[in-house]
Amino acid sequence: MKYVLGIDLGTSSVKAVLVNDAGDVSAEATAAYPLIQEESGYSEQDPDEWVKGTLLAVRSVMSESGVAAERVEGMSFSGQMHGLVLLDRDRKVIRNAILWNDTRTTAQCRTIEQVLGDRLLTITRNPALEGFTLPKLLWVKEHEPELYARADVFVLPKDYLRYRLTGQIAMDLSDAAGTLLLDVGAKRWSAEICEALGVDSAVCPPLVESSDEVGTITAQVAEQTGLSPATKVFAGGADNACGAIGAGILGGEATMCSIGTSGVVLSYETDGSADYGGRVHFFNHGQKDAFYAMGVTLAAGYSLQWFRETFAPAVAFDSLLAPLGDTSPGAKGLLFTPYLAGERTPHADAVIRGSFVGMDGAHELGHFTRAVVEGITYSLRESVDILRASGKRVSSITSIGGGAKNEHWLQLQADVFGAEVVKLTTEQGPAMGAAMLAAVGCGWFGSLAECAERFIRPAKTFQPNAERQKQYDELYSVYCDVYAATRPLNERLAKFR
Ligand SMILES: Nc1ncnc2c1ncn2[C@@H]1O[C@H](COP(=O)(O)OP(=O)(O)O)[C@@H](O)[C@H]1O
Ligand SMILES: O=C(CO)[C@@H](O)[C@H](O)COP(=O)(O)O
Repeated sequence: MKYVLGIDLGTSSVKAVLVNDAGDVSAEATAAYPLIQEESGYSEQDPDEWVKGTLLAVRSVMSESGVAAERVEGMSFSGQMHGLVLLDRDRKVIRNAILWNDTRTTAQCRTIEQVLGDRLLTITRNPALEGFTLPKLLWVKEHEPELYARADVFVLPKDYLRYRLTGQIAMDLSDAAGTLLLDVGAKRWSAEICEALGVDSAVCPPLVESSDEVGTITAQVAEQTGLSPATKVFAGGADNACGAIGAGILGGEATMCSIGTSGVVLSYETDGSADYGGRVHFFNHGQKDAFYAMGVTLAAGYSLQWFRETFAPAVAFDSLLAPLGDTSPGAKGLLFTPYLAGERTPHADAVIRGSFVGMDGAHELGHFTRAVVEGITYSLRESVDILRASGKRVSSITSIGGGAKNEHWLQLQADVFGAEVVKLTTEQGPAMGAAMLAAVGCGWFGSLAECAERFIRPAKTFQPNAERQKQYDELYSVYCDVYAATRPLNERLAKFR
């Protein structure tokens, strides 16, 4: 039997899955690392932690599975998007990575808009959002000029990891699309944007396709992990592109919901012509020449993780979510908005923060938990609604990520979205997507679609319940009003953060 390895460099942890040519997961392992949040709105990580965690996770799947090194033919990567990793001439990391959920760059976003006007949307297909890479690059240039002057190249999180494993610097198109420096349709760095914003285009790394073979692992990494030095390495892609591959979002009107640290509703696009006017992100897919549109909730799984750590640290996620089975929609009149880190879709807003609305002396931990889960799901419904308003049907949604582990939440998604929700045999969509890129790269299959037929297996389907759907429609309309009602209050509170 032969194997491939998929690595997903998430925000909360790195996941490694070892998959055989029948598509079975033979072993999986994760290693967590912390977020560094020195100020409100700041979110960083130490890239060295990613490498340490990955080596640990890979070593663990190799020893747990007992698979001989030479049987692992290839590996590939999925990674949290947009995070800025600056490297000097010796390829040393210059500062902590500034992550996708860091919102310190509002001023830089306004500059980008002023300088580029309509050209920004025409070229990059996206608006200037704090989470994207270009505003981070400009922030470092402005606030840490001595560090910026040392930068020889910038990469994204999984590109840095790949570099440390292979010694090769590259960035794939699906991740480059989230930098705001890529001409998304033409699939090349935009010289116009670089020049207009005073970014030397030499800092942009070489571009590759997600499926491209970029080398083999170094002898040292082979020794540290138990892999063979002949293991072929394929570029991989943005976690949402890989999640889409791992969820089989490879054609037609297929839609995915991913609840990791962020939350994403993503829909396949056959060509680059769709025009959402910047209301959702529009990026290159990991499947060659395809695209996808997606809406993003900044703090989806993160809201639940924050809630657990703050109010029920001793309670495991499964126990915490158990009351979802016996409390009713609306959590007895308690409503939560998940704006812990600001928001992206539909409110691109770094100032807004979350709220609990309607607290009552009768509310217990279970009601608060339910309100948090419902609030996250309403936020994702706002993205579903944008896709529907553009003419998409969105009748079936494949759900992946940590949030897809809980069946009560999957049923709640079906009821809130008013769509069938499909759970797969593994919720590790992005890691599975990376493994699929490696499987196709190794020549096991002619295409990702062919690979998907073998590798992707629905485990269970959740149908919306008509009565609950009606109740959720009413609750959702209240949720939608909380943003405007709390926006001015957050504006006044911002200086106290
Ligand atoms: N058993 C569970 N049930 C429901 N949600 C869970 C469970 N375990 C983890 N989660 C949620 O999944 C999130 C992590 O998902 P994951 O896909 O690993 O994120 P990332 O890729 O960002 O590291 C956590 O923040 C938490 O909210
Ligand atoms: O910023 C985005 C997408 O634009 C996020 O989706 C990140 O890519 C992080 O993903 P997770 O760690 O939540 O999977």
